[in-house]
Amino acid sequence: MQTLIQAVGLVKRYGSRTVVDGLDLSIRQGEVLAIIGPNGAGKSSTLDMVLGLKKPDAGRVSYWREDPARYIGVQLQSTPFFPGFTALENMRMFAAFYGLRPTDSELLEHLGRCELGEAARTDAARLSGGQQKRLAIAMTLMHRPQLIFLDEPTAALDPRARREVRGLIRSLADSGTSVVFTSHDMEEVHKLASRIALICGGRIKASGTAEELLATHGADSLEELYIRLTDNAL
Ligand SMILES: Nc1ncnc2c1ncn2[C@@H]1O[C@H](COP(=O)(O)OP(=O)(O)OP(=O)(O)O)[C@@H](O)[C@H]1O
Repeated sequence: MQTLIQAVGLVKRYGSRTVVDGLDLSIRQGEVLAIIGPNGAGKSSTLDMVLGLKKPDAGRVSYWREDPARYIGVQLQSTPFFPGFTALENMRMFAAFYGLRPTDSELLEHLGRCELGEAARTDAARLSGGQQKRLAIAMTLMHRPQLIFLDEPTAALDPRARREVRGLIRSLADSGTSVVFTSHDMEEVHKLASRIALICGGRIKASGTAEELLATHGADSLEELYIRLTDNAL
């Protein structure tokens, strides 16, 4: 499996506090990588450095190609669209940020990929929580990225909406898009991720498939493993 991004020895300090502490992380072609760990463990700081949004104090990140930003989609937690405009209009405005000028039928195709075809002409602010999240993800797919980052894509969604978003992540993975996501829901991580990296105290505490992690640590569930490995530590 080709490595898309390789981070080695990442360090991030805020003042005298080291929140990422010599962390190595690889992201591979075709995988669904879950980044898990307690609040404040250093997950966002790590991903920000991997994405080039924050400069590491030490360590380096290498990419599979020279212009990686064009092939990466990022969906952070905030809702990235303009209320008062339809889903289609929002897609069009967002495409302009990438310097793209898609036709309506191309935009509808993108929306259809995220099962939002019927919602295309609805005010984005009136979409359900699950539809809004899928619209946010649809926007990250506009430039056909090879790899997308989703920060807690199912947080604060009801069970139906969660299921919809998980279905979308699966179909993206099936079509060859690599996905990196964060989640605090261990059942979801088990269902979706092909590999898991547990960050704690600014370091990788464990990484591997769910089955590998459970076998190595003799745990019955990811939740048990998580509780055990994050005990007494941030
Ligand atoms: N700009 C900043 N200045 C100072 N401290 C910061 C800054 N950004 C993050 N921190 C601190 O660094 C630590 C790690 O934060 P980070 O956001 O990386 O954690 P996280 O694992 O993503 O947490 P969560 O699950 O809550 O999103 C936290 O204690 C946070 O308060």
